[in-house]
Amino acid sequence: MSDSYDLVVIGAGSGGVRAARIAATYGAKVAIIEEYRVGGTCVIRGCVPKKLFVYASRYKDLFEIAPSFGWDVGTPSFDWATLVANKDKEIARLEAAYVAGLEKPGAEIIRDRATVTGPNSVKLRSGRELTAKTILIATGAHPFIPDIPGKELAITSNEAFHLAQLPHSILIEGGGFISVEFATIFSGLGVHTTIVYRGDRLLRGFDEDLRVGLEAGLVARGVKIIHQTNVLGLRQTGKDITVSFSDGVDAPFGAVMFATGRSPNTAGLGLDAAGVELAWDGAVVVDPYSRSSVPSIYAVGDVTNRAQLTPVAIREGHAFADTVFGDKPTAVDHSLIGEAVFAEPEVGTVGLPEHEAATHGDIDVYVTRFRPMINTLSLKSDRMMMKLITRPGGGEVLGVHILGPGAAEIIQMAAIPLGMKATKADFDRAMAMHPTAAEELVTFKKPSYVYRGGQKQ
Ligand SMILES: Cc1cc2nc3c(=O)[nH]c(=O)nc-3n(C[C@H](O)[C@H](O)[C@H](O)COP(=O)(O)OP(=O)(O)OC[C@H]3O[C@@H](n4cnc5c(N)ncnc54)[C@H](O)[C@@H]3O)c2cc1C
Ligand SMILES: NC(=O)c1ccc[n+]([C@@H]2O[C@H](COP(=O)([O-])OP(=O)(O)OC[C@H]3O[C@@H](n4cnc5c(N)ncnc54)[C@H](O)[C@@H]3O)[C@@H](O)[C@H]2O)c1
Repeated sequence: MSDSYDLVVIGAGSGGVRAARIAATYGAKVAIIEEYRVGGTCVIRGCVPKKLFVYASRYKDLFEIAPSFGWDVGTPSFDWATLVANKDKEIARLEAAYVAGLEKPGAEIIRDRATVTGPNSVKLRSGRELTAKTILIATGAHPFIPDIPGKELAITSNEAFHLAQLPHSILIEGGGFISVEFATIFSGLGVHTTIVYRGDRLLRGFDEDLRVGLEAGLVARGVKIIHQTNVLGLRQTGKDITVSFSDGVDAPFGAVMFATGRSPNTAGLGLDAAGVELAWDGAVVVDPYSRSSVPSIYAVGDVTNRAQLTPVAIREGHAFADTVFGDKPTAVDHSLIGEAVFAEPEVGTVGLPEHEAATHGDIDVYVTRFRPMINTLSLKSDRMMMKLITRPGGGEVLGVHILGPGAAEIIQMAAIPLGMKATKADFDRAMAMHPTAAEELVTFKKPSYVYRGGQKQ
C-alpha cells in the first residue's frame, strides 16, 4: 500500500468518517486513522449508547403510571448486565456499518494512533509515515477532569457505559448536558443520584423556563441538586468515596462522576510543530471552511470547539470534503443550532432564549404549561412547557422551547420553519393534529406577556 494520499483524516468519529467517505466518493485517495473504535464518541460512548440508557431509565416512569391504565406490572426488576450487553451488541453492529460505509467508496482504515509531523506528513505509533496533500484533524474531545486530590477515584461518561454494576449512589459534578442526562439515567435505574453544580441553576444559557422546569422534574424523580458548590477532594473510605465539598460538608457516595465539560484532543498531536494555531483551550482555530492557519491542514468537529454536537461535526466534515475535493466551497452556518437534552423531562430548544431575545428588540412571548395527556389518569404532577417567542404582532418566530415528552422530536421539526424565518402566521396556518402536545405551537391566541423596550409587560 502506498504511503502517499490525497487526504489523511485523523480520527474516525462523526466528522472524520463523513469527510473521509465523501472525499473518497469524489475520487480522492483517502486514509483514515483511528486509535480506538470506528464511529467515535457519538456511536461508541456518546449519543447512541446514552440514548439507549435513557430509554431504559424511562421505564420507571411508565411502570409508575401503568396502573392508571389498568395494568398490573407487579414489582418490576432491572438487570444492568443485560442492558450493557445488549447495548454493546448494537454498538458493534453500528461500528461495522461505519467501517463498511468507509470501505465501500475506497477509504483505507488504519487502526493506529497518529501525530502530525509537518504540513503534509503524519507519523503512526507503529512507525509508519504517511504523506498527504491535505490533512484533516477530526480527533474530537475528551472529558475535562478538575485537578483535585483523589480525582482518579471518579469516573466520567466514558466509564459510565461499562460499569461492572450500578452503584448504590452517585454524585455527578457539573450542570450541563452530560450531568443531567446521566442523572436521568442513574436515577431512573434506581441509583440514589445527586448533582453538585457550581452555578445557581442547571443548563446555563438555556431559556430560564426550561432550566426551572428541568430542575423541578429531576427533583420530582428523586435527584438531589446541590447548587453553588464545588467538589474539593475525594478519598476512598471502605467501598465508598467520601467527597469533600466547598461548603465544608463531607459525604460518602458509591461513585462519583465528573461531567465538567470536554476539552479538544490536541495535546501531543504535533500540531504546534506543524505551526497550527490553537486557541486557549487547545481547540484548532479554523476559518469558515474549517481551514487552520496552515493551508494544507483542516479541522472539523469537537476538536474545533465550535459546537460539540454530532450533526455539527458531520455537517463540517461534509462541507470540508465538498470544499476541498468536490469543487463546491461550502461554509457551515452555525447561527441556528437546535439542541436536545435527553433528560427526564426532555428538553428541546431552537432559536433565541427569552433573556437573549428580549435584548434584540420588542418581542411577544407565548407560554403554555399543561399536564401531558399520558399522565392525566395518574397522580403524576409533571407539567409540560411550550414557549414561542416572536416579533410583535405575530411576526417572525425567534425561538421555540419545549420541556416534556417528545420535546426533541418536536423541536427537530420546529427547526425547519425557524430556518425559513417563518412568522407566527405561518405557524398558525398549519392545521393542528389533535390530540398532540405539539398542536399548542400552532394554536396560541394571545401573547402571555410582551417585552417593549427591553421591559417585560
Ligand atoms: C456522553 C456523551 C453524550 C453525547 N450525546 C450527544 C447527543 O445526544 N447528541 C449530539 O449531537 N452530540 C452528543 N454528544 C457529542 C458528540 O458525541 C460529539 O460532538 C461528536 O462525537 C464529535 O464528533 P468528532 O468527529 O468531532 O469527534 P469524535 O466522535 O470524538 O471522534 C474523534 C475520534 O478520533 C480518535 N482519535 C483522537 N486522537 C487520535 C489520534 N491521535 N490518532 C488516531 N485517532 C485519534 C478518537 O479515538 C475518536 O474515535 C455526546 C457526547 C458525549 C460524551
Ligand atoms: N444531548 C446532547 O446533544 C449532548 C449530550 C451530551 C453531551 N453533549 C455535548 O458534549 C459537551 C460536553 O458535555 P458536558 O456536559 O461535559 O459539558 P457542558 O459544557 O454541557 O457542561 C459542563 C458543566 O461543568 C461545569 N464545570 C466546568 N468546569 C468545572 C470545574 N472546574 N468545576 C466544576 N464544574 C465545572 C460547567 O459549569 C458546566 O455546568 C456538551 O457541551 C455538548 O455539546 C451533547
